[in-house]
Amino acid sequence: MDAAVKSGLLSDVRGVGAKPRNANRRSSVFSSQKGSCVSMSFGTPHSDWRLKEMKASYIKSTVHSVGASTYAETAIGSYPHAAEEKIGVLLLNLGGPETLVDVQPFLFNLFADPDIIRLPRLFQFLQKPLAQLISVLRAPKSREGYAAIGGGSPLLRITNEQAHALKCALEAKEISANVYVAMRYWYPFTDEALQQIKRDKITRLVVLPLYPQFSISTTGSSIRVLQNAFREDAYLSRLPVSIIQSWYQRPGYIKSMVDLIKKELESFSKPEEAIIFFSAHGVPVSYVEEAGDPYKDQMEECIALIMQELKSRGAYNDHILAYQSRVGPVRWLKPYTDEVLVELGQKGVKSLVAVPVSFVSEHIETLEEIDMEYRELALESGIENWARVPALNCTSSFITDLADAVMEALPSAAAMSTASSKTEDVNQDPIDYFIKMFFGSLLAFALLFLPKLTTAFKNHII
Ligand SMILES: C=CC1=C(C)c2cc3[nH]c(cc4nc(cc5[nH]c(cc1n2)c(C)c5CCC(=O)O)C(CCC(=O)O)=C4C)c(C)c3C=C
Ligand SMILES: [Fe+2]
Repeated sequence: MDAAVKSGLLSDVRGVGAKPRNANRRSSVFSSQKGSCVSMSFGTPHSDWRLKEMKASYIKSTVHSVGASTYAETAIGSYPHAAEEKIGVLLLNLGGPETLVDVQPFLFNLFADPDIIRLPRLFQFLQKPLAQLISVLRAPKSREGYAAIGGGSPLLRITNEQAHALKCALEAKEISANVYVAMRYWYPFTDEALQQIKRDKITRLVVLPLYPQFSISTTGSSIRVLQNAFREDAYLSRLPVSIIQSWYQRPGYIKSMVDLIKKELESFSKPEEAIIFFSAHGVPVSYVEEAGDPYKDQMEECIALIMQELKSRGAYNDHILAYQSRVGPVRWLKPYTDEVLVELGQKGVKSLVAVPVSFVSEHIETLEEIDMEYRELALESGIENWARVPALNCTSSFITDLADAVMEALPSAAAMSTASSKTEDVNQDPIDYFIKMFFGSLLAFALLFLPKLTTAFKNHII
């Protein structure tokens, strides 16, 4: 289970019990196994992935491309014969609070992640006290946002729908698979999905993060949790696994994005005049410049591919890429979405179509930040015609492409290595934990009220 929950102590800190309050909704992690696929059609059937041996160079370059995972050579030999193969697909996502009460503990889980707040090794004991403090301070602003979109995140519902659609798309290609959902910061956590994978006796697993581009803070973080869980478990450490680390360059994804953009452009009276405004979730500059996060490069390549496809379909619009949703007093990737919108308005731009590009479901940052805050800012700045491209959600061409990605990844599944070191302190001594929390909180509090941070709070950046 996620470390924040596994350590029973943390339930006090997080303000909720480790036991789900809304067991029915959260157990919908497995709803993708329920329901029928009869009325759905997802492209041409594919007879047998094992016979086809799809070792396309695409898989080779993406499955092992970003240095977050290590693998031993395949241990397939120790698994049942292909005829008894039970395929699983594990979707990784961020998770979101289902109610306003969940917001603070959800934020705690997020800020307690060493891939979200990256502290120097010497200060890592401050991680949880800092997370507690920042989550409490951030919660009111965050809660306002979730209240504005109906009182909770739509992420679990949409991810479950995508899981079901993916299962059906695979079925249409004659691949029978169970599709599981593992959220990073809220229920259902990774451990829940892994327990079910074990109960279902899955013999081959494809891990598919629902982030097109790789970032240390998203896919990287989820994979780290997976690696820790796999290392500790005899069954899982021998399970052949294939991780699709990024898939932003897949032609099916690019085409699906272009379909949506073209459709939205048609809503303008002069489509050719609209600026295509790509808004991606930002990351701190230090991720890219110091930690080598490939996120910015992949994002830029992704935008170039989308624009190329748009041109090939006769759309020659101007475009721009900006980054949104910065948190805290550090430097984030620039240009910032809000600043660019104001500049464009001042330059006389009248028509703009916003394209959320780092995430494939509607969520708080599309529904509240873009549709409410940025729309209002754009209109105030002089932009008269505003539209926003919807998230891909369950768009059938997109889901079909995810199914293709899964099929292509299946042959390269290999057992995960047990060699690398563990990064989360899961089994902690309670006294040691209390001392660290107490003194850590004091230190974190002192740090937080340094002038730089106070200014950030005053400016409502946090
Ligand atoms: C590619 C997508 C994302 C990246 C990169 C990312 C990095 C990142 N995020 C935060 C802080 C917050 N993120 C929050 C919500 C949130 N983040 C993403 C995606 C990425 N984050 C999504 C899809 C969501 C929304 C989930 C939902 O409930 O709908 C939040 C909470 C909301 C808020 O208060 O704004 C925070 C905080 C950091 C610090 C970071 C990189 C270091
Ligand atoms: Fe985020």
